[in-house]
Amino acid sequence: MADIEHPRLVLHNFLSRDVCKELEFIHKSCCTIGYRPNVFSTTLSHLIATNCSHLIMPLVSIRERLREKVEEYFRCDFELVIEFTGLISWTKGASIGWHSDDNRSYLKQRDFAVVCYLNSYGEDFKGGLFHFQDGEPTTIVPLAGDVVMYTADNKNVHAVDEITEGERITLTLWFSRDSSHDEDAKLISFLSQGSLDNLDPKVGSHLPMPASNSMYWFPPDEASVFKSGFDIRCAKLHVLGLDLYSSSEQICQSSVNSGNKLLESLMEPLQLARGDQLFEMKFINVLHVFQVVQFYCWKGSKLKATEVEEGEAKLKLLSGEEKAKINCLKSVVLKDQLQAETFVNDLYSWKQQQQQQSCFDWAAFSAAVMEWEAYTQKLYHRILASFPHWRNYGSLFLVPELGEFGASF
Ligand SMILES: O=C(O)CCC(=O)C(=O)O
Ligand SMILES: [Fe+2]
Repeated sequence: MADIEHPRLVLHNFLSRDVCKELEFIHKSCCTIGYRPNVFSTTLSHLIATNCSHLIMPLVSIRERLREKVEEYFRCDFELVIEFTGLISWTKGASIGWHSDDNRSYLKQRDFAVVCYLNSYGEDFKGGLFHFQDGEPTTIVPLAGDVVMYTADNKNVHAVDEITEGERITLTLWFSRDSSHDEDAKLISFLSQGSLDNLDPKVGSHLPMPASNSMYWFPPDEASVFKSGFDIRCAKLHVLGLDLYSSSEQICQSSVNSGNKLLESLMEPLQLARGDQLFEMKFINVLHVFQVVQFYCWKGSKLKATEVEEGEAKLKLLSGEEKAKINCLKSVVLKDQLQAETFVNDLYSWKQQQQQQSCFDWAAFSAAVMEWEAYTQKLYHRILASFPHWRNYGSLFLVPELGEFGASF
C-alpha cells in the first residue's frame, strides 16, 4: 500500500467497454427513483423483487474480482464480505459534499468502498469530478472502466462535484469485515423465497414485474398523488417517439380517468405504438416494454448490422379510437409533458439524442424482441443452475463446473 495515511487505489480499464455497456443496460432498464434528489438506483434486492434476479448474473464475476483486489491491495488477512452492491446514476443537480463513507452510526460496518465508473466525463456527462480532500491523487476524472477503491474511514474524505449535464453511472460497492452485514446471505434468503427455488423453469417466470408506480414517479414528492410530474419509464419512451397502447375498455372512460386508476394499466398488458403504427406484440406490463426498448437501445446498431429482414415487424395502422386511448393514457402517465421531455433530454448528450431519435426501426426492434428473450433465458438458466451452489456455500460466485460465460451477449 503506497500511502498509509490515505489508503486508496485507482485502476484503469478494470472493466471492458462491453461490460460497462451491459451494466448500463441493466441499470437503465431497472432503476427506480433513488435515495437523494436526482439520483437513481438499482440494488440487487430490487432486481430480485421485480422478478429480474437473472440480471444479477453479469455482476457475479465482477463482484468476485473486486473483492479479491480489495483484499489483496489492502492486505486483509481476513475475509471481507460485500455489504452493498448498487448501480447508481446521478443526473443534473446531484452532488455530494465532503464526507467519509462510514460517517453515520448505521454505516460503521463499512470498511472499504469501491466505485466503478460505467460511463465517461465529458462524453456522457459534465461535472461529477471526484475529489479527495487530502493526499494523492486529489481528483479523479470518471472514465468508463476505471475503478477507485479506498478505506471508508476519515483517511479518505471525499466529495463529488455537481452534475451539470447528462447522466453519470457507477457500480458502487462497500465491503465489511463484519460477516453479519453480508449482502449475499440476505440475497440468497430473498432468492429462496422466489421462483428460483422451484427448479422448474416455467415459461414467463423471468418476465419483469414492476415495483409500485410510485417508485418510478418523478418528482418523488408527487408520487403519492400523481397530480404533477411523470413516470420516468413512460417519459423515456415518449422521447423516443414511442407510445403505450392499452386495449382495456376502461381507458378513456371519464369515471376512471378522474382518479389515478388508469395508472394501474401500466401493470397490465400493453402494446407499443409510434406515429400511426401499432406493433402487434403484447407485452405483459410497462416494465417488459421498457426493458425490451432499453435492450434495443443497447444493441440497436448491432441489430441493424446483422440481417434483419424488412417487413418482419408486424404492424397495423392505428384507428382514431386507438389513438384516443393512447392520448388518454399519456395524459395520466405524463402529467407534465414538457417537464418530462426536458428531464429526459437532459440525460442524453446531443449525439445520443440524434442517434436514438432519428433511426428507430421496427424491423430491428422485432429482432431486439427476440434477442432480449434469448439473452434473458440464457441468464435465467444460468442463475437457476448456480443457485443451489450459492445456497450451499452461502455466497454468490461463478460456479466453475458451469463454465465461463461471456459477460456480454
Ligand atoms: O460516485 C462517486 O464517485 C462517489 C460517490 C460517493 O462518494 C458515495 O456514494 O458515497
Ligand atoms: Fe462517498
